[in-house]
Amino acid sequence: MTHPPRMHSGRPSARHFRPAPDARSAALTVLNRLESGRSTLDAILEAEDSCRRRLSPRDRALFNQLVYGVLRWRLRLDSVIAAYADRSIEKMAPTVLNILRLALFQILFMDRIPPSAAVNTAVNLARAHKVAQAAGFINALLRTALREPDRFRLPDAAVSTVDHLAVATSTPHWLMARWIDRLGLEAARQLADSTNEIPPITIRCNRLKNDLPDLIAALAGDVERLAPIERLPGAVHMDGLKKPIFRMKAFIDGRFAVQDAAAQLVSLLLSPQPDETVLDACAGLGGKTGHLAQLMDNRGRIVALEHVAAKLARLADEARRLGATIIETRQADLNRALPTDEHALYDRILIDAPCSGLGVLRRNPDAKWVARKQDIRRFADRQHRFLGHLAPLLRVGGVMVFSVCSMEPEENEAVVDRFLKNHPNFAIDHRKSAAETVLRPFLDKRGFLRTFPHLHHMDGFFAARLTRTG
Ligand SMILES: C[S@@+](CC[C@H](N)C(=O)[O-])C[C@H]1O[C@@H](n2cnc3c(N)ncnc32)[C@H](O)[C@@H]1O
Repeated sequence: MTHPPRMHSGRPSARHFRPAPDARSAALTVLNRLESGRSTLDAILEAEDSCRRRLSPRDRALFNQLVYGVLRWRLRLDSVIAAYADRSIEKMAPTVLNILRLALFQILFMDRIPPSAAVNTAVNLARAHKVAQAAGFINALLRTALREPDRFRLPDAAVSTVDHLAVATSTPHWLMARWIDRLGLEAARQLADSTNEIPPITIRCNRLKNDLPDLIAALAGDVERLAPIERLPGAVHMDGLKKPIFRMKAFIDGRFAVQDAAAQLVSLLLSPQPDETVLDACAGLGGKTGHLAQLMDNRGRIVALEHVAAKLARLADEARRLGATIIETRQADLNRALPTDEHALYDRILIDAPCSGLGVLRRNPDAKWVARKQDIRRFADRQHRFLGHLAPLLRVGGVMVFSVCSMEPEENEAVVDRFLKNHPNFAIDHRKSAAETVLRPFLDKRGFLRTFPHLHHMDGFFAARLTRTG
């Protein structure tokens, strides 16, 4: 049973008072906003941040579980709904469909919520979110699903392996088919399964402010478990947070940054040295920029380039938090060639290019349902264009790393091969990266860095280290 909303006498007038949101209702609002297709989950969560912060810690945890869980398992949940519905899913109002997804996710994937509570709260949500006329339909469908669980069956693997695995792992059919073609059945299934896992929280010790033992001591009161990653010095998995990260004193003091292990490997592949001049093209919010400054001992110069001004403002804040003083920001559009007077200026360039994001579906499960096969080629063309515009800015003998959070060949080696064909004065810089013991386990025969969530328990990244030979 849910409790009726409490009366709050003696409070400011209703116009000023905003009742604390309920986790399920907040989750439904976010899922409904996503349906418009205009924003990513990250952008919506950021816009709704003040609402989320008003949730109790327990409700915030439930909210996250519901939003991410429904998005991860959407295809599977929709297949269950289709098995019990008397109308097609396409004909259902988005709010009704999302209420059903939320309830079924609780019933099928969350042990601690009694099924009857999931059904009752679904009916209440329908009333509160202006689809009261669908409350009977929602109630009947969910109760039938509880009474006759065997009515839903996964597609028969003997008829279509792709259909079977797509629904079993909640992966779009086109993506499942392409992963099976490329990796084989077992690896494709493991990769698809890994997209439904909750990714670890990985942090990078900011050596500009402290070393690892100091950081671990500073975090001890705020985090239950801290496990340094043996193969990656300065990287730590943390688990059992006692408060949100942004409220931890060690975070406010800039002692660490949140960054997945694979992203940390990319900056190591570039390996910038103190006193060099480095361009971080596609700097975004500066996740890698701060790491580059740390690797350079905060000596030299880093230009963080990005076309979105708001991101650069946040990057500058982040640099201040981390105590990285060698970073300057520059707004520019890499779709156009950069001024020629800057040619041959940089010792190193990082191009962390925009991509399909298919390597980070664990973190951005909404991307599963937005990504389309044809987008991959569009991204690849843009990546090739950016590489071409940045190539003249590297000095002869300098190093350029191209990276993407995608494991799709069109956005990986195909981009590099196309670039090398058009730029005979560049070559893959294989030997230097292979000499680094930290990187070696992740390098393939051609010297490309490749990480996979199902193999390495980190984000799926590709990175190539190139050098300018003439
Ligand atoms: C993969 S993200 C970068 C992430 C960042 N390097 C980090 O580690 O946090 C790619 C970035 O490229 C930027 N970008 C996209 N198109 C661009 C363009 N035409 N010119 C410059 N930057 C662009 C995006 O705004 C985005 O921030």
